[in-house]
Amino acid sequence: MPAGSKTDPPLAKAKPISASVITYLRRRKTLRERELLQLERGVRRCKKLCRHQGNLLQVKPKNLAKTLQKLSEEYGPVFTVHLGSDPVVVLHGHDVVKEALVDRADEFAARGHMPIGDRANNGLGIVFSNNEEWLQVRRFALSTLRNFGMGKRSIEERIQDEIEHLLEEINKTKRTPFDPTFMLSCAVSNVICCIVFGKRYDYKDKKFLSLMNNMNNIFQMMNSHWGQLYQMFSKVLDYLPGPHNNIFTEFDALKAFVSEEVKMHQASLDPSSPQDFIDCFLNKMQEEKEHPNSNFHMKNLITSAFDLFIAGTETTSTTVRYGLLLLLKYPKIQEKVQEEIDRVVGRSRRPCVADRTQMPYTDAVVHEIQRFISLIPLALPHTVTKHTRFREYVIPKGTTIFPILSSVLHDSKEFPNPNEFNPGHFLNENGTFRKSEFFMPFSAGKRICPGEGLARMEIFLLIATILQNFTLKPVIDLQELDITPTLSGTGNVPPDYQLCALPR
Ligand code: HEM
Repeated sequence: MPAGSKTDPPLAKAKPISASVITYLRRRKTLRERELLQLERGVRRCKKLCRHQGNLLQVKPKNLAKTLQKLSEEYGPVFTVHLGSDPVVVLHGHDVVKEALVDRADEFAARGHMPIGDRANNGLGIVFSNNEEWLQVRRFALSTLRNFGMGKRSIEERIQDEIEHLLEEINKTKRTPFDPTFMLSCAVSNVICCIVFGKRYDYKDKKFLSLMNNMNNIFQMMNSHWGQLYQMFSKVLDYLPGPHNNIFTEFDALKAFVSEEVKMHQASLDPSSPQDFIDCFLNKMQEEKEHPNSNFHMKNLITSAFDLFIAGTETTSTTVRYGLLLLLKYPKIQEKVQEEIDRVVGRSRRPCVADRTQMPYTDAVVHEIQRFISLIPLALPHTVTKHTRFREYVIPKGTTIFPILSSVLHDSKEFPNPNEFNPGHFLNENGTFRKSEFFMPFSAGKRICPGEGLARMEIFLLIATILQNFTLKPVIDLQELDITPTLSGTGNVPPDYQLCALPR
């Protein structure tokens, strides 16, 4: 039995795509009339392709996760929505997400259809690949990341050194308001750059700043209305002009940079002493050069390095940027973290990972930031590679599956008042740290984020060291400080803000 029949919410309520999308775009005046007419023509073609008109009106692009939550209240923890022409099976709540991703990890490990990622990566790399290609390159990336110190003391020292540079930059603001976006991106990116490219870049390096800008734009665009329309109607939009194409220009700029780095590495490689991820991959290519079907080839090197560069920068830096905004909004919480830092670490040395176990309040705050912001609310799409019975349904092979991470992170059974920012969600009554198996911002199972260890180390050290050295103050009235995401699609984008950093 196909999942469609039993799990579909009623499609009859949805208005035709053409009317709704075109009226919406016309009202927002984002396209010229000529482009709109082209789009109308394209949508007419798409309607022929689509089996259904889709649940576009029920699924509001402004907050996809919230809309899916409403649908789950009506249709239960497993249901189907049609985003554009594709049916998507939604898994909502801890129990079904865990059952699929962890208990049945092998069956639910494959990456589902994601038009932006599929077009950018062409099935290569780590994030959007599948089968043996994915398994081999992911394993290789994980072991190389470990060899270069992820989860070990050496990477901790690298992060601490990088934070020194960040503190210098913050000091230069001399108590005046600043937007922390690029500083944080540079600091976080430099850590993954050391692992992948073997070097760090100056915060004033124009090329580096422009790459940070490319990444920031990608995250914004992916979660914009255009990005989401592209996810639903790529078959049509691929043939049309419009802002959705800009995202691929940004990707191209990043790929060109990575290709350039790879060329330089090829020229200077000493196989007996690989310095970074690229060197190790080049060695592996050499090792497998006699295998005609090897997955270790130039295009896969560029795409994997590109995946690590993007995934290792934007996610962690956005988390810290959102975290600082929350600490501005809740000055009492900021104060309590500072008290704990002063008590456990003091001011004469830098915080280190070993301090974490002695700092349950700070640890709880860091967890609560990740829980509250739910940075990647829908995870990335998964799929099943054969017809799969799941609870009382059969999910047909190839169906896109969204395991809704935000439904786990905001589950009121585990976190009372889940929409409240409250570090108490991760504290026992006696003030010790409370672990929760609902803490899944990095997803779970076979596709779990391979950068989890690195990201958690970075977030803790960045927040603890910044607060050890500065008190953060908002530049507008606390009441007006908005903490709701400006865009919420596959990622939650925090609002732009400025802050003042007062040296302590
Ligand atoms: C706060 C920071 C981060 C968050 C919240 C995060 C979250 C995620 C999530 C939700 C996924 C999708 C998992 C799934 O498909 O079910 C993912 C995948 C991935 N992440 Fe992260 N991530 C973070 C940092 C990093 C870092 C620092 C790196 C690089 C070292 C990284 C590299 C990757 C890669 C390569 C994948 C694809 C894994 C695969 O498909 O097998 N991430 N991440």
